[in-house]
Amino acid sequence: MEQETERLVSGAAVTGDTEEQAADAALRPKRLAEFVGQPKVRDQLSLVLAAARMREAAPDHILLSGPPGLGKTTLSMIIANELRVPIRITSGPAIQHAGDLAAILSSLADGEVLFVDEIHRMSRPAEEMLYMAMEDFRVDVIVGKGPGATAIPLELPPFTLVGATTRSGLLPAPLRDRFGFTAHLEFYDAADLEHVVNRSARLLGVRIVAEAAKELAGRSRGTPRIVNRLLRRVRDYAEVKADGTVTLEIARAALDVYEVDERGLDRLDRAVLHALLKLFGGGPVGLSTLAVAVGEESETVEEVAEPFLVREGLLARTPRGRIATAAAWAHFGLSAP
Ligand SMILES: Nc1ncnc2c1ncn2[C@@H]1O[C@H](COP(=O)(O)OP(=O)(O)OP(=O)(O)O)[C@@H](O)[C@H]1O
Repeated sequence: MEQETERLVSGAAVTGDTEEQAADAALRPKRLAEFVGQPKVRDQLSLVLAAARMREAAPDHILLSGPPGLGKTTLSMIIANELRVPIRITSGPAIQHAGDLAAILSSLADGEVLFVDEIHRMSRPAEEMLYMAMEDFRVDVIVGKGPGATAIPLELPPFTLVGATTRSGLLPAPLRDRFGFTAHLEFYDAADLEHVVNRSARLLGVRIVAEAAKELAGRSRGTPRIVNRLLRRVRDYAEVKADGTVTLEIARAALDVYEVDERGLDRLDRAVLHALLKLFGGGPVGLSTLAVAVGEESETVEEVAEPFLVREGLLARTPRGRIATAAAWAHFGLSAP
């Protein structure tokens, strides 16, 4: 979704943004012990990995679920690193044909981690091939077409599939059931994000004062990728307008320029809330009317702006339409009628 990936406050990676890719690579924790937050996931995963190491066998297949930018790719790399095995990275949309998958599977090394991002977007035939590969470490490669087609069984080395999905509910049950362990990543709390931003600043050689780190954490929507992105923008500002040190004042001024407010709302979020409050008296108002009022497509309002507004308790979806909550009125310093 174009609008989503262009936003500073989107958890999704910006496709083709080489600065972001480089930063992602530089800032990824390499060991489980360096992975900030998510204590439950860390504990569970460390047991799974320790047991596999003791048995000297590949661990069960692992499913990582959760919103974008919370560290699924990072965790998959940590898993391979902790197991001291190589990792192959691909994504559901890249596997359109069963043959694509067969080529990947048949070239895996013994014990290798195969990371499939957005695994819910794999094609049906590939998905069915994956069932057999996950369970029996074997695939049937179909040669030829029509009545003359034959299935040639191909043995695979044991491997660990790490699947990532933003929506585990979309995974077909037979696929979901073949994962021995599922980790649900939650949004990070402010203290963890502060930890992430301080760690990133250290790695990037950015001087940042504690209050500024806290400020960035509070505006990052519970998402490490966003806090890292805001840090880079704030660093630009500090270098151009001051001596490079990120003070609280610099952080606030920079985020004003980028229109990210103290709660992490950006221009689009605020436009939606503002229209809802000012034009429609707080609602209820239908989605399409609200979208016209802010000059956006209904899908953009529904899929890009609303999830965070709902999560923050600023907007509610009701059968009669969208309504603003008391918190939304308060956010704009207005009193509810
Ligand atoms: N727990 C964490 N501790 C420190 N940094 C983290 C953590 N989780 C994520 N990050 C940082 O956030 C960035 C995004 O993480 P990652 O690419 O793993 O997210 P993701 O969930 O795979 O997102 P997507 O599915 O959109 O690719 C990485 O650069 C990484 O440095």
